[in-house]
Amino acid sequence: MKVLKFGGTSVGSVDSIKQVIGILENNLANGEKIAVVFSAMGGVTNRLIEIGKMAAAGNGEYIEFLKVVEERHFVIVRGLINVKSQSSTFAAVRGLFNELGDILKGVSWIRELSTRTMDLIMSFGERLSTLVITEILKSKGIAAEFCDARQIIRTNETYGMGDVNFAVTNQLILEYFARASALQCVTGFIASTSEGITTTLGRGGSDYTASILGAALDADSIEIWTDVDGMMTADPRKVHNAFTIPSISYAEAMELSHFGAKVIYPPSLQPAFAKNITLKVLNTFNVDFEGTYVQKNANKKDFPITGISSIDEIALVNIQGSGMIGVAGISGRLFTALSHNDISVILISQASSEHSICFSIDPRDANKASEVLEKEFASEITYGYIDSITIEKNLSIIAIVGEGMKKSTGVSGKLFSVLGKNGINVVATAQGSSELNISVVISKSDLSKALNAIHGVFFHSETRSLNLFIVGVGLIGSTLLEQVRKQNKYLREEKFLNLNIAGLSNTKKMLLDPDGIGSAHWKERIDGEGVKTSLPAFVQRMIELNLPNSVFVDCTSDKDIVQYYNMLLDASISVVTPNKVANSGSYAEYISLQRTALKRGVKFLYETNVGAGLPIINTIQGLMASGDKFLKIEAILSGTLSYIFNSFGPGIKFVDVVKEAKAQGFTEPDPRDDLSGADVARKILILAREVGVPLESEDVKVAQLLPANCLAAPTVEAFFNELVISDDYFANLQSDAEANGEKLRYIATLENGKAVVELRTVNQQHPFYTLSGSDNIVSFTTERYKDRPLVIKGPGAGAEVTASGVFADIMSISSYLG
Ligand SMILES: NC(=O)C1=CN([C@@H]2O[C@H](COP(=O)(O)OP(=O)(O)OC[C@H]3O[C@@H](n4cnc5c(N)ncnc54)[C@H](OP(=O)(O)O)[C@@H]3O)[C@@H](O)[C@H]2O)C=CC1
Ligand SMILES: N[C@@H](CC=O)C(=O)O
Ligand code: NA
Repeated sequence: MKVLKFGGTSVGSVDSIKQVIGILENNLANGEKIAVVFSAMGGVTNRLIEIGKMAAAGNGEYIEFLKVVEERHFVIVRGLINVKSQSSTFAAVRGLFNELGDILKGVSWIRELSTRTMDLIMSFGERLSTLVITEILKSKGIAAEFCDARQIIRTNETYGMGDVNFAVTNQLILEYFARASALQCVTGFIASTSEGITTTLGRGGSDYTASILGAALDADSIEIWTDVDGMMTADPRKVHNAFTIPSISYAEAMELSHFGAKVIYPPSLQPAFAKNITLKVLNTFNVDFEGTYVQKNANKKDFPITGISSIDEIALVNIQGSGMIGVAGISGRLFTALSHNDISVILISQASSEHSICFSIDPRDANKASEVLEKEFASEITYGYIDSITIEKNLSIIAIVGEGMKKSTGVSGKLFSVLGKNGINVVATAQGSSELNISVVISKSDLSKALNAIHGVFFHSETRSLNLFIVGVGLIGSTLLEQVRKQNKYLREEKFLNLNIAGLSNTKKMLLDPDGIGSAHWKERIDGEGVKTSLPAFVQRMIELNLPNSVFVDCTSDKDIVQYYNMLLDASISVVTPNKVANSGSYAEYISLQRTALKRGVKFLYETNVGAGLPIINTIQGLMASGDKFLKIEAILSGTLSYIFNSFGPGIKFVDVVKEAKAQGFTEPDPRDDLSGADVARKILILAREVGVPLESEDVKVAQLLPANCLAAPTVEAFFNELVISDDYFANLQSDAEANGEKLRYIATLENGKAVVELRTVNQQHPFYTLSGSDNIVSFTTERYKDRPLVIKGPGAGAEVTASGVFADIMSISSYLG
């Protein structure tokens, strides 16, 4: 025996009822013995309540509203019963509406609507839907029978939420079903008193009907057919990656629904739970989908938690004072006072100091709660034993739920860590000793971000998103986007990571799209949909979007952009950049960025500031963190100059080599920055700071490589002209070196706290002699690498290696976020 229940959406339209009939036919074809419970058509119950209230208020318009409800039922009859057999069903439906019309007329005359009458009015919803569907089934040749649950479910006189008398009800059900042979179509939600007065069963009423029936009849299972794919790991409207929970325990389902998951209302399923009946939550519109099994003991899960739910809007009441410490009975009085005033408490937290108790309630009860408590504790407040009762609003609760967290360590650590890394402040927290649920109260504005971030870390094999906001889509930015495009499939499939390009900007246009711009057609999208660039607007929008796991990627060489880094880090957004401006500005600014990132638990990564993708900064940071001391750094840090000195020679014009370096993507957007030594000076300055030497840019001694005329060139074009004029100068430098069997190298040195950048010649014995292309080389002499220095060497400029260094920084943030 199996009991099926179909909710309002399942019986709400011609198409959905066709689905329902298909499901019933399948069951019957398989020889299943079934009973089926129906809710009212979607929206009808609320409409009937509204109509009842209108009638009670003397608003004659209720008649029109009632006609609309009637027509909805007629549409179903017309759509699903052939014309010849329609008339008797029409007559029956009309009969019910006439009866309802009379009741409403009475209500409008006496202008009074008791809960008892409201129950009667509401009962028409289920009576109509069930009647119509029974007739449809009969017209299809199925032996079906309308069963008015008022005959078989007995409650007391608590209207609106009848208390079921199970002894009588079970007896009535057994007797009724013993007599029945056809398929019973049972009205959900309604019942009657022993006097035969109509009552209803309250929230989740039709599920309750199914559960009462299933329990009385010892059903093997109960199927709750709804319009979603079972119970999900989180609300799919808030978390895109939410997925169906295949198996959940009663207790878990209970916890999830307490915190807002609305697919089923487990208290109404209690009779079935008590008899250990398996429940399935299935989707009428996705019949083949497995749905969710709700059982006493759920199957073992792949994840440490089962689901996440939330209540969007709560108020937090805090009551504190020294008089509460060690005084028995305060919390007893507190919660008694609340319960006497029908204020239900969602979450309670008390610190072991007993100095304060905080609890959350529906914000609509906030004023009442404050009045009630001020009255209850009036004398304690007067004598100063209780200092204050405060109420904070605009808060939400998130609960992570799962039997899997019992006795398993690290779950709360993971929860608080992901909230912290995303800059989400936890206002209050509670964990029941059942270890089934950990709840946190957070600001409402962080709700979506928090849900997504939490879902991402706990349901790891589901794809997590890192939201990238990239400013600068020139050489490096566009190469990065191309690398992301090529790597996307691998990252999704192997690392379950989605790099979501949520924002892009160049100097002309910007585009922000939290759903993703995509790394394939970003050019078309920014051109087509982008708006005029405004860096402050870009940053503000990013902060407003408040997406979890956000990373700002600055691929410009802009000076103004760096003023936003601090603000972004402070908003818990990580920053990745190849742009050297921030780290080579004032030392105070450099330190401030490091501190803000540390304080907020986010990352500020800039490996490509020195040596492009070569692991120079990471190596230093590793050595520094592990306690090594730097004695000397000697390095070639300009890919451009390296390339120039490796390629220039007899028969080649110096200016052409410089142009080639630019064409190869080695130079700065303005190549004068490379040839003037400014770029190398910035890099050795950054390295000095990384090894703990607090230099300012003016402390770096730069010996000029360029003759004065080149240095004075006001534009890039003029600069190239001056290089042509100075060709002999460069040719002589080169030939003089070669004559001595040496090579030109532009070398940066840091020793004894002093940084120097100069053009030198090195002979064959020197480790810097054998370089090619855009190679950089860095030699670190430290206390641990004293006899032989630690050397890092390789291409230190170019679009691919730089973009890949930026990419690696982004990936390390992804691992950090977990
Ligand atoms: N080339 C290399 O080997 C290495 C480069 N780097 C660094 O990488 C960074 C980028 O270099 P590269 O890609 O060559 O530079 P490009 O000049 O090619 O690109 C810069 C991009 O930034 C955009 N941009 C500049 N200012 C702003 C602003 N205020 N708002 C919005 N967008 C802006 C530009 O827009 P538009 O297209 O409209 O001009 C362009 O898209 C530089 O900081 C450089 O030092 C670091 C290591 C190695
Ligand atoms: N222009 C730079 C690029 C890397 O920072 C260089 O030539 O090294
Ligand atoms: Na690097």
